[in-house]
Amino acid sequence: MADPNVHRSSTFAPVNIAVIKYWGKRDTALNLPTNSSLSVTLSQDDLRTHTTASCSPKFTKDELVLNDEDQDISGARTQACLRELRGLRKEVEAKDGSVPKLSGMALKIVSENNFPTAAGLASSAAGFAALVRAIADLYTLPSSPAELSRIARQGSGSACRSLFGGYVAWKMGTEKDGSDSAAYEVAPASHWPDMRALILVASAEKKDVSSTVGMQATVKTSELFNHRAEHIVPARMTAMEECIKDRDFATFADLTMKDSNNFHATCLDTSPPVFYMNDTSRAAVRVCEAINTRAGKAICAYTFDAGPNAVVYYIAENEGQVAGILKSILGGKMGWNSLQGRAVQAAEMPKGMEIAAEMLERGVSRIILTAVGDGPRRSEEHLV
Ligand SMILES: Nc1ncnc2c1ncn2[C@@H]1O[C@H](COP(=O)(O)OP(=O)(O)OP(=O)(O)O)[C@@H](O)[C@H]1O
Ligand SMILES: C[C@@](O)(CCOP(=O)(O)OP(=O)(O)O)CC(=O)O
Repeated sequence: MADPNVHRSSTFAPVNIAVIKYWGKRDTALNLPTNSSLSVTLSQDDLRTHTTASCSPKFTKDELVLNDEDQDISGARTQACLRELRGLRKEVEAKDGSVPKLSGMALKIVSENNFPTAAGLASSAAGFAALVRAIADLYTLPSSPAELSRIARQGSGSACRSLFGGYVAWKMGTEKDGSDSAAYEVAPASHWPDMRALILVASAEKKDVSSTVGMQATVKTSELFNHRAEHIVPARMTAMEECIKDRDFATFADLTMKDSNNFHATCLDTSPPVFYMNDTSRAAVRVCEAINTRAGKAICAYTFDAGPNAVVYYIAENEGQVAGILKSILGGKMGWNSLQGRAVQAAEMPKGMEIAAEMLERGVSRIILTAVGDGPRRSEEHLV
């Protein structure tokens, strides 16, 4: 039976993959970005973090166990999240003397990612969103998802977008204290539910240059980066919000691919250069470009985070022409049955793609078929 002295709350939180990338901080302590960004939240049926936050007068120190391993939580980012959440709980306790004094108790947080951690699959985003949401629920905080996104942002910038489902923007804000740098919902998943994402996992290894380190090097050394932050991204944010509202996939795809390429160009323009894409990534770009050329319009969009994995967005009606062609190349890899049981039929590959296809076959270890999904979900399945 559960120990009545232990208070607990659990959450599932999703991953998000940006289509307008966050890259660069104007304040490293508060994780304030140099540009706004926009992402698609992916379905938790496929990729998710499950976190239980618990507290008890019997616990002696704060701890976080991730995938069965004790984590060091002394870092400033995790500490900032815990401090802010405890502060809000103190306000709840000050208003209502009858509620238990949870803010004074040590926390035990147990979390599991059902996908590789620190491998460019946005584990820090799902991880910090789940941590903040689970503690906020444990503390019964009245905070809105936008308020919680400001806290999660301090754990990892991209985490602020995982507090919402669907299509989510992170407004960079201008205030020095970060009070206006938070995420908001551009449109719920139900607005454009047929958005699909196929992830080509080119590497599940831990990457060499973390996002945090890579983006600071770019801010310091790339001139191209200033142009991106000041001119390119602001115009793209407006255009991207509009095409999401209009469900205009061709424009969505064009902006997504351009923004990924522009972000990776700033990585190349960094001294010394930072390489996240590899030969497998470039083969994925070639195959997607060939699919679009054959279709006569953009029916798929590739995007790459700080790693070689390709995320390919497309809409359900084009599944045959996008996922089908990729299946003709990668049919032997694991993961084709994950889209809620729907099978993808292999389709004929465009001509002239043989070399890129061979490269892709060699470099992709598995695929993940998924779709746009909703925001964090409370759960009664506890890990403590
Ligand atoms: N479930 C979790 N709970 C708390 N923290 C987590 C969780 N999952 C990951 N993290 C934190 O995020 C770190 C990994 O972040 P990192 O940015 O290196 O990789 P990533 O998020 O997988 O890749 P990317 O941000 O490039 O997509 C982990 O070392 C851990 O500190
Ligand atoms: C390329 C990206 O995925 C970078 C994500 O960076 P993080 O959010 O992992 O960085 P920190 O704020 O330092 O934790 C683009 C994006 O998700 O917008």
